[in-house]
Formats: sequence, C-alpha cells, structure tokens
Amino acid sequence: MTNTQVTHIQIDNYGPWTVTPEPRREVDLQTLQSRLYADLAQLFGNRDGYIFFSRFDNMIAVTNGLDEADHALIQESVGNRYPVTMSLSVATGTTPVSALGTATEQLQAAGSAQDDGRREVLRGQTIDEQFRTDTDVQLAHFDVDDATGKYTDQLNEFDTFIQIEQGYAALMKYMREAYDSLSFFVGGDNVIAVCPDLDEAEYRDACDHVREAVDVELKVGVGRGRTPADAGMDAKHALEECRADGVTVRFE
Ligand SMILES: Nc1nc2c(ncn2[C@@H]2O[C@H](COP(=O)(O)OP(=O)(O)OP(=O)(O)O)[C@@H](O)[C@H]2O)c(=O)[nH]1
Repeated sequence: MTNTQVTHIQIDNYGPWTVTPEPRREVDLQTLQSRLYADLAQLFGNRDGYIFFSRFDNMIAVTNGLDEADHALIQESVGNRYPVTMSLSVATGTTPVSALGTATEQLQAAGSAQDDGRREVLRGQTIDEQFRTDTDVQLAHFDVDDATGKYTDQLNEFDTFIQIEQGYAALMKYMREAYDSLSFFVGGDNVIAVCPDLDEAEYRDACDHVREAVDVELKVGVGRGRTPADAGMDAKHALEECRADGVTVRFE
C-alpha cells in the first residue's frame, strides 16, 4: 500500500504583490517564478523529494523522507533570498489526491492565498520514520511514443506543443478521475504521475484512454520506493525497458 507524503507550496499574497504599487514587468515575474522553481527543485531534490511546478505560484512536491525541520529550513532559505515568502502544508494519504486534499485544506484554513496577514505558514504532519516502507511512493514516468519522428521532426514547434499538451491534458484528467493520481508535465514529451498502488492493467487502461481520446500513443515505466528519488529512478529504468522491449507498461 502506498503512503504518499505531499507538500503544497504557495507563494504568500503573490497576486497583490505582482501589481503593487503597479504591475511589475512580466519578464521579472517569469524570472522570479522559474528561479524559485529551480531553487526548490534543488532544495527538495537534494533531500530525495520531487517538486512539480503546476502553476508556479502554487507548486506540489512529493516529500516522503523530508521531516518538519527540512520544510522549515527550505521555507527560511527562500524567505531570506526572495522578495516573496511561501507557505508550506504537508499531509499524507493512501492516495496522492487524498494527501494533497488534506494539505490544501490545512493551508486554506490558515487563510486566503491573498491574505496579507498569512505568511510563512508551516502546517501538517510528516510520516514517522518507524512507519515508512520501501513501497510508500509509486511514480509512473509516461512518454509519448516516437515524439521525435511523429511530431518534433515533422511539425512546427507550436503544433508539436499542441499535440503533446493534448496528450498531457487527457492523461492528467483521466489519472485524477479514475485513479486518484497527480500527473505533471516535466518537459519534452514526458509526464510524471504520482500514483497509489495501481497495477499493470490500470496503466494500460490509462494509455488506451489517451490514445482513444486524442490519438497520442504513450508508454509508461513504473517505480516504487521509500523516497520519490528512488521510485522516480526505478520508473526511468522501467521506461528504458519499455523502449528496449517495445511494451507499453513495465514495472521495475
Ligand atoms: N524531463 C524529462 N524529459 C525527458 C526525459 N527523457 C526524454 N525527455 C524529453 O523528451 C524528448 C523526447 O525524447 P524521447 O522521449 O527519448 O524521444 P522519442 O522520440 O519520444 O522516442 P521514444 O521515447 O524512444 O519513443 C527529449 O528531447 C527530452 O526533452 C526524462 O527522463 N525527463
């Protein structure tokens, strides 16, 4: 059984900040957002977590293995170095969707995203070391079949982008609704899904659904681990086996 620890990250009062005292230059906001994501990728990643940018002003991390002190240090480090602060809320669940649901509720209970008085909140519960297992995290690394041959080398970059995004949109929605999973575009033609305990038939069903809905062919490598880094690396190896053997789903 999976036990996913999810952290919801939200920049405090960011909307008002972007227009105070007047609208800030868009290039500066884009630079801030991408640098913050890069810093958090390192801060969470060096502790074996995974972070996904979702909307940039809000981000979602899988944090099995990080305790409250790790979260507090990450929060402080950003507060010291950026013109904005961020709130963190962490929760666990047998599915990623239920863990994120709890994390978000805790944050919403502490105040609005645009409440000037709600800053650097740190809420929630991490998994006690004694209860952690080697199968707590299940990550699935999806990849579009021959994206280079079908799209990148054939279409202009924007039309390729539309194809990949269509596949992503169909997959993220189906995985959320059918399988309580959180799927994130990570660049190129890749999507990483944070999943509960799904089996091979369920992953095949998701790939079938995307092919039928938007005519995008996927394959997927699945890994399990004590930390997101472990599960994610296993998923990559499993995906390499899909490529080598020409199969749609492979578990490591
Ligand atoms: N974030 C991330 N991006 C990747 C990874 N592997 C490949 N990519 C991206 O995906 C693009 C396409 O690479 P591939 O998926 O290897 O190529 P493909 O043409 O789809 O070929 P097959 O996957 O073998 O069917 C690359 O240009 C990268 O941008 C990965 O592990 N993580």
